[in-house]
Amino acid sequence: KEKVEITKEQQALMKVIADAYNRHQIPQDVAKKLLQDQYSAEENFLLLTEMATSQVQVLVEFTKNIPGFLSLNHEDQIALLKGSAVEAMFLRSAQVFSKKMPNGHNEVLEDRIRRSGISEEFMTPMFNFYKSIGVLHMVQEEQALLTAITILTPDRPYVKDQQAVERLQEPMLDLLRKLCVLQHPQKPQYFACLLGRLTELRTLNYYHAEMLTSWRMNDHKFTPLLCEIWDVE
Ligand SMILES: O=C(c1ccccc1)c1ccc(-c2nc3ccccc3n2[C@H](C(=O)NC2CCCCC2)C2CCCCC2)cc1
Repeated sequence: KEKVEITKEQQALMKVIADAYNRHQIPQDVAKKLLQDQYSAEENFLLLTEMATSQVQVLVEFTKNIPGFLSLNHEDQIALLKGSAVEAMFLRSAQVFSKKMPNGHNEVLEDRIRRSGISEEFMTPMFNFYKSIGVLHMVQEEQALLTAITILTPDRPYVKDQQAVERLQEPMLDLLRKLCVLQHPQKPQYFACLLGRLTELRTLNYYHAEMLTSWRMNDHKFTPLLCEIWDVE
């Protein structure tokens, strides 16, 4: 039975990532707003673009705190952010969705999202992902590491020095693996499960532009930042 030990430097890395993640939290008010009223597709789309725009800004701040990220080639820094922003947005949405709320609120939230304006065909893959994240009951540290690992994916489009990104991602993967063994001793497959979610995220990323333009409304307006990040308009 391998004795899993978190080293001193891994503890320091965990603290840096977890603190950065907690400091850069999106206000959970999107769920509160959605529970308050039923909005039109246009209002929901505006809410989405506002939330997503501020989430991208939060993501950039979080990323700047990942040790070594700012020493990467500058074009590669942009390529990593651009390549992971949609996945990070879905990861964050899944965490908002999975938060236990007073009885009945989770069902109301799901219903509001189902009727928000997203086209039917994307509901199933999106909610499948949210539920597969929810059942994992990730702790904050795992969420923070998983977000950092998603950002530090070496094979994003246009990344030139993939080895440099791998060298940053590996210690995160090793730390997450140890954390999973320590946090979920009764689930030996838990770490593999988390990585499987990253594969599911990539499929959502794959058709994100189609998901956006198929919102049941015409004239989808985006902020300049989202045009950049979401490859639309
Ligand atoms: O179509 C979508 C899309 C967007 C970008 C790229 C590809 C697809 C697309 C469609 C819904 C959700 C989505 N899944 C959610 C799960 C739980 C709670 C809210 C959620 N949302 C949206 C949201 O605001 N997400 C925030 C969450 C914080 C971080 C930034 C994003 C609202 C927007 C108001 C209407 C209802 C859903 C997330 C995404």
